[in-house]
Amino acid sequence: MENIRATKTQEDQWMVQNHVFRIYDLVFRLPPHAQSVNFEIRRDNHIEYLTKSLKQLGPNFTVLDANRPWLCYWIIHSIALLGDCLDDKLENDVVDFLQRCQDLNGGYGGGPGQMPHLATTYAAVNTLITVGSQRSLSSIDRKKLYVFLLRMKDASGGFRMHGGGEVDVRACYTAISVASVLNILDDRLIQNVGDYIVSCQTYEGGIAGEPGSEAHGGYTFCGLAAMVLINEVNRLDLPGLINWVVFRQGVECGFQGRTNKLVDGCYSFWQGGVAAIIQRLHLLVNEQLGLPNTFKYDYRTESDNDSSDSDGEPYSDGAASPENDVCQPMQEGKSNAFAAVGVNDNGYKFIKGPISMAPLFNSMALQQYILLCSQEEAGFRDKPGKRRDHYHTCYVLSGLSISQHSNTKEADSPPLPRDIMGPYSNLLEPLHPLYNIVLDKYYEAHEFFARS
Ligand SMILES: CC(C)=CCC/C(C)=C/CC/C(C)=C/COP(=O)(O)OP(=O)(O)O
Ligand SMILES: [Zn+2]
Repeated sequence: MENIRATKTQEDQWMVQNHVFRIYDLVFRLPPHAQSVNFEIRRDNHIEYLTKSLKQLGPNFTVLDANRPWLCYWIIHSIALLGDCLDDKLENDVVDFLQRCQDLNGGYGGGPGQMPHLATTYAAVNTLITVGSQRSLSSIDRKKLYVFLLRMKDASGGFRMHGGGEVDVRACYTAISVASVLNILDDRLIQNVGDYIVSCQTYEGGIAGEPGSEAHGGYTFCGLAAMVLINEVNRLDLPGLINWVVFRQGVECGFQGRTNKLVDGCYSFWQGGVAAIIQRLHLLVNEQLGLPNTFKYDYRTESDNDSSDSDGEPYSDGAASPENDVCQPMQEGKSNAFAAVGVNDNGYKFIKGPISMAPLFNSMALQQYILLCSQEEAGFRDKPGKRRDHYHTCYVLSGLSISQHSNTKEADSPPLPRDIMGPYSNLLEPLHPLYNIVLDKYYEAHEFFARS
């Protein structure tokens, strides 16, 4: 059995490598006039595939019985990244359907009448924010959701995925992300969750799902994003984490999820997201490395003519010591969980802060993997030889957005054409890397939930 598995894995690896070598030949070995590689994103095809899929499901979104809010999120977030939206009827159907998934005692289940679960709660909340209308945002019962989150809190500080379910880093992230974006995060929810996540960072530098398990990109994203949202990210070994994540980009140009495994398009987001978050943590990284906080990570080499900003500064750190920077080191002690004043705004402060570190991965190479190996005629896949699906379409597009925007200094400024693989019309909407929500939709929700 082991042998059969090993052989299958090798076959997969050869298939991807052959594909990549063919691309390499096409791109680098042929004279420029003979290069005919099409790096264009098949935007219209993707939108048609996604919209049709959503319509075909009907008003009950009947497929993947316990995962229906996920399906809504994967499809609707993908459409938003591609710069499109749903028609009014479909939007209303989605809001009505998720309303039926909302439990009477708070939280969302995988379908109407199913027990509430943190993962489907995260998917439902992110979907409703992406839909974004008044009707959609006000359909979330935040008071009951808060009570549900408290019910999921475990004595270890971590969270359970559902009543009687497993405690893991996914549960910590989904609980904290939802509470933060809905402006209901408080000290009770935060208490000791940082201890739990810290206990999951492994000797490799990445974060595992549970203490003692193997570091993995999915859980590393969850652990890191949650630590930023609760303002305790300085408790992680950041140089160790950087060391781990930079080695996860393979020769095929895509990311793998863990050591010695194959690359897969969905890690473009899970690992690319980790890299994007770390790009905003330079003050803490400096501190942990014993470097002065004036130390700058320049984006480009001095020989690069375009290396300066409009004010002539080579990607200088315009905010070396902002007063209440969410990425500032904590003053004393290990945990500031009981000083969580304004902790709800950490996601906002984070995205408004400058990006003062160069990308930690080769963003052009990742875009190549995505456009040439993951992209199908319509939809995206893990790797050549695999079939497209909505999960991969969502996370590959999220990773593509992250790589396209990884060289910009501020979340709201557009990237330069040279940072986009293929035509500039490939550009996707930017996203908030802590929540994986399209940025404009996040800003609208932030304003809405600050008021209500
Ligand atoms: C917000 C949320 C719910 C996040 C989930 C994060 C996530 C993707 C976790 C990954 C789980 C995992 C161990 C996959 C390994 O699968 P595998 O062994 O098939 O894949 P691999 O060979 O690539 O490791
Ligand atoms: Zn995958």
